Amino acid sequence: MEKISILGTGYVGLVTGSCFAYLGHKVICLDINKEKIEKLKKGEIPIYEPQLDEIFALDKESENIEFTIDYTYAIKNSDFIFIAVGTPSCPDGSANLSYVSDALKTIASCITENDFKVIVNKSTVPVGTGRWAAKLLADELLKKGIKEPEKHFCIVSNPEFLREGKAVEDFMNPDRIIIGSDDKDIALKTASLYSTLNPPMIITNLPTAEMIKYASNAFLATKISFINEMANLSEKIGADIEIVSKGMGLDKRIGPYFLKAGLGFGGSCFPKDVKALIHTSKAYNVDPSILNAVMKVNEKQKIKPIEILKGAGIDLNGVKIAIWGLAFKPDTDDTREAASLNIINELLKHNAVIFAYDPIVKNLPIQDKNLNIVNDKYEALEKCDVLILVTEWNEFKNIEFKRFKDKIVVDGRNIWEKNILKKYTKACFSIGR
Ligand SMILES: NC(=O)C1=CN([C@@H]2O[C@H](COP(=O)(O)OP(=O)(O)OC[C@H]3O[C@@H](n4cnc5c(N)ncnc54)[C@H](O)[C@@H]3O)[C@@H](O)[C@H]2O)C=CC1
Ligand SMILES: O=C(O)[C@H]1O[C@H](OP(=O)(O)OP(=O)(O)OC[C@H]2O[C@@H](n3ccc(=O)[nH]c3=O)[C@H](O)[C@@H]2O)[C@H](O)[C@@H](O)[C@@H]1O
Repeated sequence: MEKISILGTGYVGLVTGSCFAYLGHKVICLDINKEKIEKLKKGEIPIYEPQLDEIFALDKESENIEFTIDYTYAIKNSDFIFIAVGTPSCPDGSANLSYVSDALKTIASCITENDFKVIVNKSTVPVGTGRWAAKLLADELLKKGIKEPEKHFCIVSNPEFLREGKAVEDFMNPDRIIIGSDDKDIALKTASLYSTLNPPMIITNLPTAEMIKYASNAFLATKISFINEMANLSEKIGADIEIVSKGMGLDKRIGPYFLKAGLGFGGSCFPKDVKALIHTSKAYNVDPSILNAVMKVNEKQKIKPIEILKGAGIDLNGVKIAIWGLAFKPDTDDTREAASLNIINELLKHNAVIFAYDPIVKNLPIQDKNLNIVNDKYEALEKCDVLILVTEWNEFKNIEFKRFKDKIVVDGRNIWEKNILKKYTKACFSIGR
């Protein structure tokens, strides 16, 4: 069992740290956010992620996990240092590497002449970052007077593929583990951290590992924009996108996943990573025409309910609208790039009055006198004439349809049978059918 520290205790860092500790490794989770670490020390989990509480309780019992803000302590007491800090978008779409660079500089300040540390990057970073990181670290160590700095560390890329809401399940049952490094032995040693999971592995060089991550996310995003484009055509020509998706997905070469039409992709990763890949493509003079189209389709799709309501001749000025679901997808508290935000902003521009409900999300980054967040889905519904279903939380699936009487309902994720909606609503709309 190995000694590991994880820098950054967000969705990726905390899940990775907890799961490694569950696998028996000795883990130190570090964050620069004192409040987060204080909470974690007290046993409070700062994010909503199914199953994490169970793993976390077991880790506390086994004493395989500890939390700190002390870099020196974390680096001294670990052989593998995972970087899991954020890489948000810069205004030009490129990935902001300032948190990664800060982490690397602090690691360098803690490495001594007697050390050898494996530094594993789990954050999603542009192709070339691994080698850039090696240079940055070597320069920092040289500045400190450490000669032959490359003898004191090795950089590894180990991109993460977990989904929010299913993060623990994904970590424990990975489709694949990708390890990139310029040193094969170190790559194998890093791979062995996961050996009890017995996953398919690819050991490769740094840029290939980094590219696998971006290409995977961009391809999944492409599938979503593709199916949404097909949905927009289907509804015009009388086809049902749900059956179209099913029919396509039965072809093994296509596969059934990520063909769910709806209100596009949100979250902290697909939009940011597709934008970053567009930026990288341009930097290398490669025309990112597919990726540009993926983003363009997605931006329009997120506000599709507005287009639907306007198309039905509904004047949104002063209309009371219920929103069900604020998180970017079910089973998470994350609203980063959520379709709900685009829809609410657009509705507010039209002077609509909003009553929003989500099972977990109780705060939004938007404040407006016309935006009310309520604690009960039926309270939101009863106050309004129109309902927009934005996020397909399970609790919205089996509901009292009779309450839809006299309401106009837009099912943004096709969760309800169209015939049922027709029977119980004043008017109903869904996506691509
Ligand atoms: N959220 C997800 O589902 C996935 C995210 N990723 C990638 O993983 C990375 C992290 O994402 P999230 O966990 O969602 O981010 P997050 O924003 O939830 O957490 C990042 C954490 O890093 C901390 N931090 C910032 N600078 C630090 C430093 N110098 N030292 C130590 N801690 C520091 C922050 O305080 C924060 O707690 C990103 O690159 C993301 O693209 C990859 C796969 C899945
Ligand atoms: O790099 C990342 O951060 C992660 O990004 C996604 O995970 P996540 O953003 O948590 O969520 P997904 O389940 O992929 O959903 C993303 C968005 O696509 C939408 N989506 C997904 C699937 C689909 O068929 N249709 C669809 O509209 C969802 O509603 C959601 O808004 C990837 O699925 C993970 O493999 C990856 O690790």
